[in-house]
Amino acid sequence: MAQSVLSFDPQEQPRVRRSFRDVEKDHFVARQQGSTDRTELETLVLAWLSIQEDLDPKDPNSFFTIGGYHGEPFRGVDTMLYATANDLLLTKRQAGWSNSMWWGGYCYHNQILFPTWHRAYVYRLENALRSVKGCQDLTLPFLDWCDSETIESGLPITFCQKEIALGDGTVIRNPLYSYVFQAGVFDSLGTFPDTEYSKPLYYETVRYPLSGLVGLPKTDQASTTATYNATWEYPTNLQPLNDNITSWLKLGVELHSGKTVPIGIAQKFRECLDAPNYVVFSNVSSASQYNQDNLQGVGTGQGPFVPLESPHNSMHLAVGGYHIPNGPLNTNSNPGDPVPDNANGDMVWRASRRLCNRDVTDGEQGENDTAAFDPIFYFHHCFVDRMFWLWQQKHKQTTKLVIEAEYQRYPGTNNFDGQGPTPGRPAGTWLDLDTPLEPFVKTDGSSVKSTDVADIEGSLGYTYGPGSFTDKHA
Ligand SMILES: N[C@@H](CC1=CC(=O)C(=O)C=C1)C(=O)O
Repeated sequence: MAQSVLSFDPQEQPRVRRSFRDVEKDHFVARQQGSTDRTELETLVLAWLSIQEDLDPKDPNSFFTIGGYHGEPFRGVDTMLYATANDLLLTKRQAGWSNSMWWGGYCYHNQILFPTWHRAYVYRLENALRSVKGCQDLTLPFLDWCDSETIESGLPITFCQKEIALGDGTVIRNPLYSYVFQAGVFDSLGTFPDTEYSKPLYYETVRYPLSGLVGLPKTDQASTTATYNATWEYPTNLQPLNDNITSWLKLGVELHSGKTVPIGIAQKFRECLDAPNYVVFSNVSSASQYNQDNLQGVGTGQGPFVPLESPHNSMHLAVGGYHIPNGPLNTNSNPGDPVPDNANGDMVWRASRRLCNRDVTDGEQGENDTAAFDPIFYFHHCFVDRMFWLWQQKHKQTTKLVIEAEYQRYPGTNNFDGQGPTPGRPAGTWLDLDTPLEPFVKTDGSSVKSTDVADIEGSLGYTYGPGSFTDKHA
């Protein structure tokens, strides 16, 4: 079992994780004023470049190592079948290797540990950035999906540039635009079509509308993908990406009265703050059950409740390559939609294979297996973590999370719910706030648990600055 040391760094005054746009604006203002001093944005970018390129992929702080905890490279669990004590009949590798009931990464989805595991994960990445020389005070900014600029125009510009010019005149590869794999990862999850999510050494991550499918070596998938991607020469790929993001964020339904009711991601993020308890707030499985149990019929005036995980999922899909078709629900005409009906269209637009009516291009963000290898993952999850903190503040659970007795055996509280058990955990394990959040351990070697990460200000030493749903960009 891998272990990753998470050092808790409580501060007298918690460090502030700021909105990415604010950090970016400070940078541009400094440049306009002719300053050549290193800005906060530059420190951040240099730290990212360092963990992506300077460190050996086996280094505990390397981006490859940390990115690999979420999904691929999958770890198997060996189940030994003995005939007698000394007679090994069979070693069966289960988790993530050949059985789709298991999950070979450490992350939790569709389960109550979704918010806390990802909190520890983002903190681990931030620790790594801070370990870079000269970067010990940095914080990871959050990508505020719900500020008005993002809703109207998409990503902050820094995520859209292949290169960045520093104040001292040097131009560097932008480590927030993509990651170039320092080692290959193999998708060993046997079920079709997932085996395609292998990535070779030097593969560079992509976002919508580009395709990331290169994993089937015996077909010409990589060359089909390359041919398709070539139709979106940089920077022509960026407008469709931002159009896709804003469409997902703003989606609305027009009523007969002419009024448009927002049902997009921005609205869902807002609504998740109303989830009545931690279990419902934390994940999709529990919320679905709760809504079924409590919304028998119309007119209750409440709910359905939205779990944080739900808009979080949609944002992954928006960046990773699912686009909203121009159906009746979409009042935006989604102008950037590519319709690449190329000879092997099936490789790229795989709606039927997803058993849903969305098209998909398979950028890394859309797929749990690979999402954490795109740097944008951590800025997105920093925002998700901020939403978690805002929910904790609203529901008075900032120092301690509560799972009421009646929800302790609810859907989402067993590791067989949702994506299945993580490596090394027996199937059917009940989850609670004391379940180890593997692979994270404290400096004394003990497991990190949800209870340890509940209080970000008191225990972890950070807090969140202004952004949507608080005093600014509300
Ligand atoms: N699998 C999720 C989307 C998604 C969630 C993630 O947490 C992730 O890492 C990547 C993708 C869905 O289909 O809705």
